Amino acid sequence: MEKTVKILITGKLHDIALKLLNNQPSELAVSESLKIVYIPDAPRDIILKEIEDTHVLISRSETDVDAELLRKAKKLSVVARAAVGYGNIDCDLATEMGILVVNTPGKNTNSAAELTMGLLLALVRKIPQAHMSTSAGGWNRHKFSGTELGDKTIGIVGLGNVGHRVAKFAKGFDMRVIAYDPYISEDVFRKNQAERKNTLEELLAECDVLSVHVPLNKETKGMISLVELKKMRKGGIILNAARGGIVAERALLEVLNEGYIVGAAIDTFDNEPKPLQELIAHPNVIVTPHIGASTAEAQYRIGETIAIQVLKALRGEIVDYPVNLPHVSLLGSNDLKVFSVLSEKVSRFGAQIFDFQPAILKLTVKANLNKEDLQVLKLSAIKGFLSHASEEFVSYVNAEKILQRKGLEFEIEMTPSSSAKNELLFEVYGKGTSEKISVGAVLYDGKFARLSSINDFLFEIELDNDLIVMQNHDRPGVIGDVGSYLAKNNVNIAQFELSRNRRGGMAMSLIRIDGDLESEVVAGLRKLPNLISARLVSGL
Ligand SMILES: NC(=O)c1ccc[n+]([C@@H]2O[C@H](COP(=O)([O-])OP(=O)(O)OC[C@H]3O[C@@H](n4cnc5c(N)ncnc54)[C@H](O)[C@@H]3O)[C@@H](O)[C@H]2O)c1
Ligand SMILES: O=C(O)CC[C@@H](O)C(=O)O
Repeated sequence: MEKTVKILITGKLHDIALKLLNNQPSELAVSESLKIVYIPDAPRDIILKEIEDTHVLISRSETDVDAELLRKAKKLSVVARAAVGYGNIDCDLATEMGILVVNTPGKNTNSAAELTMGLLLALVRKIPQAHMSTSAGGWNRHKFSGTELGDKTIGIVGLGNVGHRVAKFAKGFDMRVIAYDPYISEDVFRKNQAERKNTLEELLAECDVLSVHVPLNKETKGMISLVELKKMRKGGIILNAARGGIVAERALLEVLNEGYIVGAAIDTFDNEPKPLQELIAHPNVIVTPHIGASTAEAQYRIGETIAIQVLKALRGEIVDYPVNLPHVSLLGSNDLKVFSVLSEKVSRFGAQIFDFQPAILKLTVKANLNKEDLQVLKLSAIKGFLSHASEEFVSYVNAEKILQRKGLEFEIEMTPSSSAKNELLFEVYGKGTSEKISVGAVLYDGKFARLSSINDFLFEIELDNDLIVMQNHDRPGVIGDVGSYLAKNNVNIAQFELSRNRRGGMAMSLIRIDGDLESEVVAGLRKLPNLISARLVSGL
């Protein structure tokens, strides 16, 4: 029966996301049928109920994906954050549970940077106050006198996607741009014409406007507190369109009340959707309800990207924007995609053909890959092996952790390939000297994958459907007996390959069959004359 995947969407998404999920382009088509439950702005108790049988959660900032929610989510395999910040997702727990977390970095950058500049202009020119007064019939050209941006200094904390775009816009207003970001290279400062400040203190001492653009995490929570605010010059301005909590709200209120800081413009708050009332009502503060990403353009890009990430994840491919995928950044090429699927299949095959206690898994790769791509093959092989050998849900996310927990070692080796043929050899070693199996595979032209060997026996057979792996003495009549036995049991053979080490010695056969195969049918095979073993290898 076709599996149904439930996708729960708890934040408002652009229609493009639903369109892509409902009408999947052929290159992203998934084999499961999708049940989409779209409940933006649903109350928490409904979300907690719905999450129980959800496979994929797509959320925005209003949904806290915390331990309470994750623990109820018995079937969850993907959390897709339709935005950048994932501070409201318990990524450690998600990783532990094998749940992939993805986001959409860069897709709302321009919108967030434009809003930051909009807030700054609105604040220094008192635009909201002037609008309210004028639209109510007033005409006061003195009260709404402001200050220029030109020649003022903006201090940017976090020169990432949004920060460096704010730097660019501020330059357009003839501002002096200084920035503090200890995690990026000198080059990024130079490229964005931002003067580098080595400490936050140096930055605070020199800026008229302080704008934060860092993620919210343990290090940045409260990084602008009373002490830091007091290190700014008197008369400064604060902007926060990043995350509530980076600037301590009570401290900000205190310096605003003192008149030490003369204005603040805020889009993101500690307690959304019910921010600190005294702060949002302060006459020198202008506020917006976390709308940095709320533009048609950003939401289109986010909707499109998040739907693609979800479909890729459901197809078992490596996604473009993983948050918690160890060491893997981008799945570069289609060839690598095919190669990683092959790596997973070969190890899943290997996991089904030995009878000893495994100790070491080894993957030998003959190809010309960079380090990241090799890591993709490694994770695929671990995932393939464990998903057969483990009751746990295994994904690219938790594969290495589970392997460690099982006390298995993994070795990987690469030798260069000089042809259009890439090769894989997956080996499982036990503790005893004779405890070893190997499965080899070849990928021709990045497209055509074949199983090429099992131990010393050579083959050329596709790795799909269920396969019977059979060992027998090389005697006349074995193939005939097997063929009639399978026919009697209504099993249709799609491909039959025999390999033998020497005439009259040992032979190994691979039988690719159409449809599913009952294990009792395989058990019956073992009773035929001259058969040594017969195993069913499935899940390929
Ligand atoms: N208001 C909105 O709707 C909205 C929209 C987009 C982004 N955001 C928020 O804006 C922030 C920045 O987003 P981004 O896309 O630019 O992220 P980013 O990851 O591209 O940039 C963050 C930068 O902060 C730097 N950084 C991290 N810790 C730091 C620290 N302790 N001190 C100084 N610098 C530090 C990083 O090196 C990085 O360069 C995030 O909090 C994001 O959630 C808000
Ligand atoms: O719109 C959202 O859900 C949050 C947008 C923004 O804060 C982000 O983190 O990208």
